[in-house]
Amino acid sequence: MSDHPQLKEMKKKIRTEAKALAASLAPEYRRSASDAVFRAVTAMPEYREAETIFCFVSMPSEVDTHPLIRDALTKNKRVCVPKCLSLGHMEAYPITSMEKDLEPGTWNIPEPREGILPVSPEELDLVIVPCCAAAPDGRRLGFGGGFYDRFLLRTDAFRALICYGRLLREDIPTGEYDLRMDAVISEQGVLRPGI
Ligand SMILES: Nc1nc2c(c(=O)[nH]1)N(C=O)[C@@H](CNc1ccc(C(=O)N[C@@H](CCC(=O)O)C(=O)O)cc1)CN2
Ligand SMILES: Nc1ncnc2c1ncn2[C@@H]1O[C@H](COP(=O)(O)OP(=O)(O)OP(=O)(O)O)[C@@H](O)[C@H]1O
Repeated sequence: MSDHPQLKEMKKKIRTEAKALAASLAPEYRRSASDAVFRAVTAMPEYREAETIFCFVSMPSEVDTHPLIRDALTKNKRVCVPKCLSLGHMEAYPITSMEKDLEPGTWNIPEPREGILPVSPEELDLVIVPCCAAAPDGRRLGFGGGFYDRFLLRTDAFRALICYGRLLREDIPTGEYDLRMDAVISEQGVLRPGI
């Protein structure tokens, strides 16, 4: 099934606005917000206690996740990153080095190299989720591939969305497949909508 045409239009409009806003963010803001998100995530008990984490490898327009992936590897956590296998379908692949195990993949996002075996989503303790825009109560708008809504159904892991504070907005539309996040982390702090 796919979203209702009206919902699809609303999502498309907000995606266009959010992408333009993300592209307009000053490099200085990106750096300081990314630093603050890094500090906030690494202080969370869900991160400190996680043995296996799944984290997207950021594109230049997103909150920088490279320091987080490095930190988790340094702390000897098992770190998995997404690989898109087809539209809407991704799997988690463990990496031990950002330099050795990643290569340019779909949409030029770095992805795990060939030859690594995937980890079952059931083994994940924490998923760091990207977004195009999000609401403070955990509603999320992604980039339209439906990757995360399908993937997160297969795991009980804690869902931590990370986002620039400037991309948070109240009017995020949701449909039957859109899942709520357990935490929304920006440079403004950690929101835990469930509590
Ligand atoms: N860093 C990162 N990795 C990720 C995601 C993500 O959001 N961020 N994904 C989350 O699902 C999956 C990839 N999903 C994607 C879905 C759509 C487009 C897309 O439409 N790209 C535009 C250009 C995007 C831009 O530069 O603004 C295009 O191809 O025209 C890209 C990735 C898995 N890996
Ligand atoms: N669990 C699911 N089962 C079937 N269809 C789904 C599921 N999740 C999403 N879809 C469909 O996939 C399409 C894309 O979904 P949506 O626009 O919500 O993607 P997104 O959350 O923005 O993308 P992403 O998670 O990749 O960042 C929609 O038509 C949606 O109805």
